[in-house]
Amino acid sequence: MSSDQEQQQHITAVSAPGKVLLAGGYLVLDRAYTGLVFGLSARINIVAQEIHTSPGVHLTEIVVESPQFLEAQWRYGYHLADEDGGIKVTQLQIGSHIVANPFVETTLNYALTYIARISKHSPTHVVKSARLTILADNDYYSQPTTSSSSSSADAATTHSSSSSTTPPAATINALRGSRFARFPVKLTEAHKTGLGSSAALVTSLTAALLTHYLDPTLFSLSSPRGRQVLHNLAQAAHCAAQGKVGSGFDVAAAVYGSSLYRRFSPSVLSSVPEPGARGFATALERVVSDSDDTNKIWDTQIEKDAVSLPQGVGLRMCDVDCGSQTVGMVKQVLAWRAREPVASKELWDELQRRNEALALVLKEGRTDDLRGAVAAVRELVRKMGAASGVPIEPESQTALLDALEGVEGVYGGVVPGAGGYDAVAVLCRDDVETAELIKEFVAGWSKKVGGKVSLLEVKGEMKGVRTEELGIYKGWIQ
Ligand SMILES: Nc1ncnc2c1ncn2[C@@H]1O[C@H](COP(=O)(O)OP(=O)(O)O)[C@@H](O)[C@H]1O
Ligand SMILES: C[C@@](O)(CCOP(=O)(O)OP(=O)(O)O)CC(=O)O
Repeated sequence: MSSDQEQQQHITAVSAPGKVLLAGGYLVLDRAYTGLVFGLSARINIVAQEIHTSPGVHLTEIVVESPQFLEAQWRYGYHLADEDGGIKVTQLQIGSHIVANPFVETTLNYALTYIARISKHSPTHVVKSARLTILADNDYYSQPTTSSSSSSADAATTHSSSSSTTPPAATINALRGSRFARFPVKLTEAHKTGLGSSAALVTSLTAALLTHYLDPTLFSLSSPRGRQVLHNLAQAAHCAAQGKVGSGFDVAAAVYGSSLYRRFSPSVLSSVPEPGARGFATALERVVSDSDDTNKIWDTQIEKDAVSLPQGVGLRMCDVDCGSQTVGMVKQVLAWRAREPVASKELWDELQRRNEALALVLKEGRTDDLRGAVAAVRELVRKMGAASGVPIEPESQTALLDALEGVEGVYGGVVPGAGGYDAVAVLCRDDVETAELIKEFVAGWSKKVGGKVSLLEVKGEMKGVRTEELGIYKGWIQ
């Protein structure tokens, strides 16, 4: 597509990174503590473009699609709700069935309401028909066991998808080994690797909508104010779609990239009613703009300067597929805190000190101290697990992490986020030789203990949300 065409058709693209919480799992749910979060090189991209309807047709339709998956298209009409309820979208049926995507739908309700509210034009004038194409980097989902590129290409030739941007077979062949794989399954059947797809999706979709619909004088991704508005809006939408208030570190990483994160008070979002309910639009604008007369509403702290990786050190992730998963881990840890307030506070205070010490070792580039700093954190994480009865660093992960330390070039690793059986994060020399040694090691480990451990391509990265050149989406956008 020529740049003239791009201009005429008004196409914009943005991406937001996934996350890994290297230290501070559970603690970060409480404002008294912080989390050490890294953005990842795996991004969720959104390409936004106008849809031209035939002259005389006034139907407004927002089409969101994920052409990497089968039957992944969601179409919405919208109306302006009474009593200041904002813009409410309604999913339109395609074919005989309707599959909801709550994260997409909630993001549209939140972002379009805010856009209509701050735009100088009437909502029907500003919110025109648009197509939003989602492209997720491959590491968000486990690849099919056969060669990913060929199986995805075959799938594209044998299945028909309702997605209108599904590339034809010839184009798919050209996409072999490309950045965005085509998965031969529906999104609901895809196996997630836990990099925070919903937070990156909500953030990049919000950023794409704001950039697409608003004049640059009202919203710009490149300004600190723009990123603050994006953060507030994406946090509000993500919390609503999730149906619970997590710490929000994943949305913060999607917007700002790697940082030391202190969460917002849960009360910040409690004043916002449901989309469509009376007063939603005013309450949302107030909370997103962060203006309550003279007081600021948000008390989030995001310190970019406190976090970095030493020169030559990389942060890598291993996907661990060894069986059992634990539900309700957060609930159980918080129940232990309530049960044993004194002992748990003592442990968390000391763990916070060790997490901060690890952040400092990384920032100051003291690679010789890394192993000790990681070991100190892990010791207390295991203690928290034992005290709360939650497998935060289960024995199988302890064995894997200890053995990984024996691999040349590995400084140490942890169970990230809430912990459990699904993943490990590894700090290691950032070179091809070390990656090869880790791959070899985890292949041997998988054989030895059963299950499947694999090194993902993804790496820790400092940068948050950004605009993208359209060239990287060749073959995927019309
Ligand atoms: N590529 C995608 N296209 C469309 N929606 C997506 C995509 N990836 C994730 N989502 C949305 O995010 C949800 C997954 O969120 P969640 O279960 O919280 O996982 P995660 O831990 O990765 O954030 C999906 O059900 C879907 O609504
Ligand atoms: C327990 C936590 O502090 C960290 C959870 O981190 P994960 O990275 O495990 O999270 P999910 O992607 O939601 O599965 C909860 C929180 O901070 O919201």
